[in-house]
Amino acid sequence: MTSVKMRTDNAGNMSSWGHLEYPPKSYTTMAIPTAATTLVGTASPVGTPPWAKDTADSLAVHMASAMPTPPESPPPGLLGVYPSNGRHNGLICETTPKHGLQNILWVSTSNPDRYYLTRKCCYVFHCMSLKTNFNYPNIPNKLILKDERVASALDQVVNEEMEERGLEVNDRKAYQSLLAQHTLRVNRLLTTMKAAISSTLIRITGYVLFKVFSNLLMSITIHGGQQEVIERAVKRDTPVIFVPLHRSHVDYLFVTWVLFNRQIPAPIVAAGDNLRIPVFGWLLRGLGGFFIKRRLEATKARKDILYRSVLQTYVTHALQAGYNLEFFIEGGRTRTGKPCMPKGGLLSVIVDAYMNGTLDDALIVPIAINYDKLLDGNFIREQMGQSKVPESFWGAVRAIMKVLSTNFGHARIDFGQPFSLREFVQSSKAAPPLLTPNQPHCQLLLECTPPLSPTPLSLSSASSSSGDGQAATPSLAVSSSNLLGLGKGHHRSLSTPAANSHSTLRKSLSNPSSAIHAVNRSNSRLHGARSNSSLFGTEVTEEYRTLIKSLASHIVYDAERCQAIMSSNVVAWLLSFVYRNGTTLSTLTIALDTLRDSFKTRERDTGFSGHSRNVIRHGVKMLGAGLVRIEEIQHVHNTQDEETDYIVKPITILPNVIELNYYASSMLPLFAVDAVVATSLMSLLDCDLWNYKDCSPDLLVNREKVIEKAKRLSEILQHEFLFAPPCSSLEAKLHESVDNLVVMGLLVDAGTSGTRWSDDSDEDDLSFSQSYRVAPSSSSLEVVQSWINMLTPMLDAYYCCAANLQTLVSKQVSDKEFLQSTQSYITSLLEKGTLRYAESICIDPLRNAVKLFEAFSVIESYNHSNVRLLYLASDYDSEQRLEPLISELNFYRS
Ligand SMILES: O=P(O)(O)OC[C@H](O)CO
Repeated sequence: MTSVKMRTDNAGNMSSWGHLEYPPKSYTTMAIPTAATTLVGTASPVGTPPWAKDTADSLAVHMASAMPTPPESPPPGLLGVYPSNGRHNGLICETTPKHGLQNILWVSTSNPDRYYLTRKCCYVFHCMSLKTNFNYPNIPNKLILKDERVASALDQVVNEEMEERGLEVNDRKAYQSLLAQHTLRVNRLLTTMKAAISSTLIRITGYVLFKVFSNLLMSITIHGGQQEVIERAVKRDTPVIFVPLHRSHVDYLFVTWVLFNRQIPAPIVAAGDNLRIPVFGWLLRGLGGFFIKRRLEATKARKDILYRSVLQTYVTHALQAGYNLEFFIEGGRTRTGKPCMPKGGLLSVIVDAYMNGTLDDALIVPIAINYDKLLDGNFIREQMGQSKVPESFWGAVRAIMKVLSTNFGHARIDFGQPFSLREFVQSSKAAPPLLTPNQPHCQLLLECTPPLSPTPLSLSSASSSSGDGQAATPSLAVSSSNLLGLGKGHHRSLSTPAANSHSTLRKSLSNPSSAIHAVNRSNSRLHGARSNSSLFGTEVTEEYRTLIKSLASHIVYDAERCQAIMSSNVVAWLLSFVYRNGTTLSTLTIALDTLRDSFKTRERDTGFSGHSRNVIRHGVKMLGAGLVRIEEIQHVHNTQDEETDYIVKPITILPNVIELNYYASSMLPLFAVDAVVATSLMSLLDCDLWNYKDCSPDLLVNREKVIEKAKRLSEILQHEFLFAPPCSSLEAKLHESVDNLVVMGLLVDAGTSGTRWSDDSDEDDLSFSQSYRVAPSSSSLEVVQSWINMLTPMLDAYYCCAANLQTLVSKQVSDKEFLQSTQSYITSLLEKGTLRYAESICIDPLRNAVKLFEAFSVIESYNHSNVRLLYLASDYDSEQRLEPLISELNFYRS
């Protein structure tokens, strides 16, 4: 018996995303809490998915994604991802992409059939067999204290204090006494900062993690080829800088653990000092963690130059001593599910070390880690505007106890292509800047090293280069003997003058002063005088700032492109932006089939495989009953088979919808450019295209107008997305997206139209621009509508924030108060049904809107007693003057 019919459009066609129902009818049925206080807490579970007990399905997904996958022929469009001209620094060879995925939890048991003990205690045997006893040298405090950078910072701090206290400049006694005090502080800073890696602890933790992760996770998947590339990279005499995107505290363990499994020395890992809690802090330190202040910005009235010099000196000495480094470029974990805008702090330490010759080069490896389900819980509290609960020993213990019996599905780690810092900097210097008006992030675009494709190897073409010397630029030519024959040990033995200085330093660790002088002498030979573009010096040039920004954006952009999409991401995305009112499992299955094609075209890997129906079921299970409601329906005739079908509905009330939005948002960067173009197009048309579905309305649109509006929208959303890497043009990407709308059939060529621009000159300037007729079909509208829906909560938040600026007219309020009042305003609009998406209330986009208004010079701010006060700039300090901004933001919502 059939109780649910497949939905089709009027023409009986299946939609592009499966079967869609447009326009969405019942957004207003969301239950909106009446007061902010009721918004926090989790809605009670509404029932366990009927298939939750059905482990076979989960297992199917598990088996499919955990099994090492045989090499597949690359999807169309992927050929040439790794160009065959050898531009991979020789790290990738023909066989690299062919390795397939591996589940790290599956370890080799040498005699699986014969020895019970070997099978039963496979993790013990595996961990015992791994080589972990690398040399992790201590970086002595004395060495850091004698560094000229720290010495000069000490001198500056002491002199400033003497001046503040009104002491005589030549009062040697006072100078010495203050110097002793600050030297003590440097020692204290180092004691709390430095890592203390222990091989034994790494081995024991490696084993414990096998036991814990194999209980919590169904698989931890990584591409064999990526591991091979990393193995090659670390064999070079160049520090490797691992830069993962930050989703979870578990990220701290993942990279070191993966490296442990490949017998690669642990890197030192920058951790926020909020993690320096009893026991866990000690453990982290033993695994390579070194603790840094969360903010390297101003402390008290001035910058803490002493702290900065100590941090920079420690990091550079550690790199010289042979350590690799890992740090999280976003600072904290993402609260939205999309990557955060990068912070330049630690990256500038590395670039600075390169600029002043302390570091000859470094290989930067962007990394993306993704989870079916976060082990850390969710960020609902913080997104609702409440402050973060600080980390504590008991908090950590409670969190661990809580997760121990939960199934967190699959985790996936992807290493992007390593690239050379030196090549990046050199090509940045060499290239003329590409200036694009309104380009977000990069007013000055830098031509970067070409081979930075971060496409995961599991998706890459088998036609990749052998990397044996056909490099495009001389600096990229690396012989295979260099790759495999050198650097067998952990320590680096570079051959350049700077490299020699590194070896000298390493050899002289026991004699710090001679070592540092040797380095300084060598550096002068290499680079002449020290560059004055030091982060810690007084002169930080605009060019330097742009370089850091460009490099940071590149890393985040590349890492994001590496990130595999998990089943929970697709289910949350489909339920949030396509089937907000719920749909059947079979419809979701068809929609996922189509989405998977789209992932292939966009060269994006997935953290799942197998039949789409099983993937959806697994994703729903991972999201859990708090986010997705399941209702069983009778039967649906699916050709000859009778199958039980289900209605799958997202829970769109606060606060649950915030967590759903987190999982959906992982997919936002993938469609961000298309979403911006689609939103701009629809705003320009200013009519409901659904009314013209499958007709030929007389609607014309001008390409340049769409591009212009899309550029402006990209600028508005500059704190939300990295639309294009710094070395490429956003405008080109926007044009590409318009072309796609033409291919999709939504836009039909209507010839060119000329516009005559008259100016003061005698000659008129006639410019031609492509025009299009809009031809909406249900399939194209469905796709475009889902992209527009993606941006709606964000644009609503920006609009509300702009509207709430009126409360600032002629007064100043703290940023916290302003954000709270904006959230209350959003709550009132949600209650009235004026806003469709409850997740518009999230604090992150509101903060970004405030940043944007500051960048647009609409608001200004200053700090008073540790409180940031916001006020309107004089040009905007009235309701009337704010009107254009509010209308502009409203334009994109209509
Ligand atoms: O996401 P946060 O702000 O808790 O910070 C996570 C960092 O790894 C702490 O060092």
